[in-house]
Amino acid sequence: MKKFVLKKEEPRKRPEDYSIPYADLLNKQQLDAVFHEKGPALVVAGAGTGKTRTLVHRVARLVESGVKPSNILLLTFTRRAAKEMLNRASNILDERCKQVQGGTFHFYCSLLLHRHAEIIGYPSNFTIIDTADALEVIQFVRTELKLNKKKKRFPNKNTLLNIISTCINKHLDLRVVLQEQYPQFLEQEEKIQQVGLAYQEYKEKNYVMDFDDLLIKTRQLLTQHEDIRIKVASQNQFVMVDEFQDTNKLQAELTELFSSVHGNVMAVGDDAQSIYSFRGADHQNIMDFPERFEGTKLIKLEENYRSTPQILNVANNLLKQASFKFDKQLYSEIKDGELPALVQSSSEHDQSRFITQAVLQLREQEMELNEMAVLFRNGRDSFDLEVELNRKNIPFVKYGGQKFTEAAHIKDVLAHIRVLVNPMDTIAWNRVLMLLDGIGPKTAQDLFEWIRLAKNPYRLDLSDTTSQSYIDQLKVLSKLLVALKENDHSVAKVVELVVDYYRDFCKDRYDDYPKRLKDLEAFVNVSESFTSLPKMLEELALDPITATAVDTEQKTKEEAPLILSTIHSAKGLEWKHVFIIQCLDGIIPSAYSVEDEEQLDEELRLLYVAATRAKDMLYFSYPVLAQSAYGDYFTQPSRFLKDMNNDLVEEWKLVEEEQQQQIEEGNQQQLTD
Ligand SMILES: Nc1ncnc2c1ncn2[C@@H]1O[C@H](COP(=O)(O)OP(=O)(O)OP(=O)(O)O)[C@@H](O)[C@H]1O
Repeated sequence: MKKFVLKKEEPRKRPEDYSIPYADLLNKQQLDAVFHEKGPALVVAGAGTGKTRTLVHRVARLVESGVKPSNILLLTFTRRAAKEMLNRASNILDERCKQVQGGTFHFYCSLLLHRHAEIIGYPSNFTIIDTADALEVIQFVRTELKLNKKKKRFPNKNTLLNIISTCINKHLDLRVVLQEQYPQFLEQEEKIQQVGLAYQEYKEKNYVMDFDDLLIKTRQLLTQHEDIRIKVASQNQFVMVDEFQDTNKLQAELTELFSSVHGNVMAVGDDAQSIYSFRGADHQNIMDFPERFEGTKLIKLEENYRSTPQILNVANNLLKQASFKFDKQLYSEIKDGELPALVQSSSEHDQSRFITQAVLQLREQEMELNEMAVLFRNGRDSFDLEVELNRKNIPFVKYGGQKFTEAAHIKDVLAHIRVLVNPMDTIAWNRVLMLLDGIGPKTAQDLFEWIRLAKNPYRLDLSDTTSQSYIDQLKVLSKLLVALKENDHSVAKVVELVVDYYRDFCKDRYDDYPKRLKDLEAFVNVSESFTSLPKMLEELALDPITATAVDTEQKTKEEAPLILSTIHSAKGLEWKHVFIIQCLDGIIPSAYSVEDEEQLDEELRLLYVAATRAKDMLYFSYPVLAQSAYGDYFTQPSRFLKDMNNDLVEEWKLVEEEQQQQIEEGNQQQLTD
């Protein structure tokens, strides 16, 4: 027999061994990160220094070197970010990159939990509840425990949920959270504990999980079941976590568990951009990373490729004002641009006129609308501007406003689908039943007791708690649910049938029903992209569609719109011209943060994030007069802008056309005199 000796294939180690010219596309430090092989690594980087670009190329590089895409896990802050990164990696390499496991921590945890639900005592059809649902449950258990009528002041449902969630996300005892944040409720510690336990029991009994549960139960699953941890972590040969500064303690722990077999974990982050501490994020996670992961290789990215030096000077000035100092100075080789503008207007409305007219002027100079963005601290800060943009027919989308799926009418429709998927979901049943005339919380509760034990929970007309006043309506509802359960309709068909049923309720309940009915039609269209009802519920809970996303989907053929965004939702994005409006003391920094040094620093970082989104030109704008119910009052510009001298920003004055004409005529007159 003849032998043919197969040569050992050398692993590709150097950039030259690959088809993508990495060395031409990346700087030395970025290359180090992209070609980092085994063990933990931490990429600490400033704004615009190419973190996203590095992660995208690392995904492509790993896939190109032969790692199976499903063995790579990319965790990002939003699902949109993961999708975009994997699309970009596919564009530079090939479609295989789309098979990489990508998404948020919550999304990945949900995936693992659905796969292994039975082990932790849940059925695989458990539902995920959003904050509004969680608040309803808290209110319910609070009433059950008769804590709503206490003489002494007791925290309201929002505060209770906040306290419970802070304990979980920051990994703190209730006593510590109360001492630090709510000392006025220390006396009520025991009762608050009771609410926490009752809330937990309620969720377990009804097979629902809130966002925090997704993280906690995953930790429980992986720490208590060694075999599952090994299985999960074996699959994750390479783990990458973006925006590590905005992860919380629990997420840091999960990162460790997910990568515990191979130990190949790369975290990427910028401590100066940490803006989510109010949700329990802890930028200390970045500093602690080398301790948590022994042998961490530290890579620093320092050159900014996004903004002009003038914009970076302003960003550096902002960082200098922080009381917790940063060892960071951004620089760029980009050619000089204009000084950022500090625009003072007489009123909020004049500010809106300025933005609208500046945007129109830029559009006339051939700049696309979606290359410009208007950023603000709170969703409501853009209301006046939205009216003005509408008046001038300038299309825009808004990021960070109310979520489409959080609107009451959409939640009503979704509740019907939730009971189809999980008949134990009381919160959804309550919504469904209380739509019917004559059914209040008590009857809904009685009906639910029946549902819990019924052979077919959808045959509500057979329940013994029916009364003449609503029996006919129950029959219609039962008919719908039974038919939907028995037929194998597509997701869109189910949504359409529920919407048909719901239309009259919508008309009865809401004066603005025409707009809401349009939303419902749009929702039927959106639902076409889902393959199953549970998948749709999971995706919508974890990645709610924004209100405007639905509008824009219908308008895709028209001009790409101007971007309006809260600063929180502008994370990771960039535009040529960025206008930051309402730069006022009391707004940024917010009035609630001025007493607390740490919170004040977070507000400063927020302005830093906003400023570093700009590539070519940055505008800070503020009105000197604000309106309130009690009349107009003088404002103070943001304290963060006070130190900016003429070397850093240029002051812009808004002048009315007639005024300008008068000035010009005056000058003309003087010349002729
Ligand atoms: N080596 C490079 N050569 C050319 N352009 C680069 C390089 N690195 C990054 N860029 C460009 O700089 C810009 C900022 O990069 P990227 O968005 O990856 O930064 P980032 O660190 O993720 O920013 P941020 O954290 O502020 O959102 C992008 O337009 C990117 O294409």
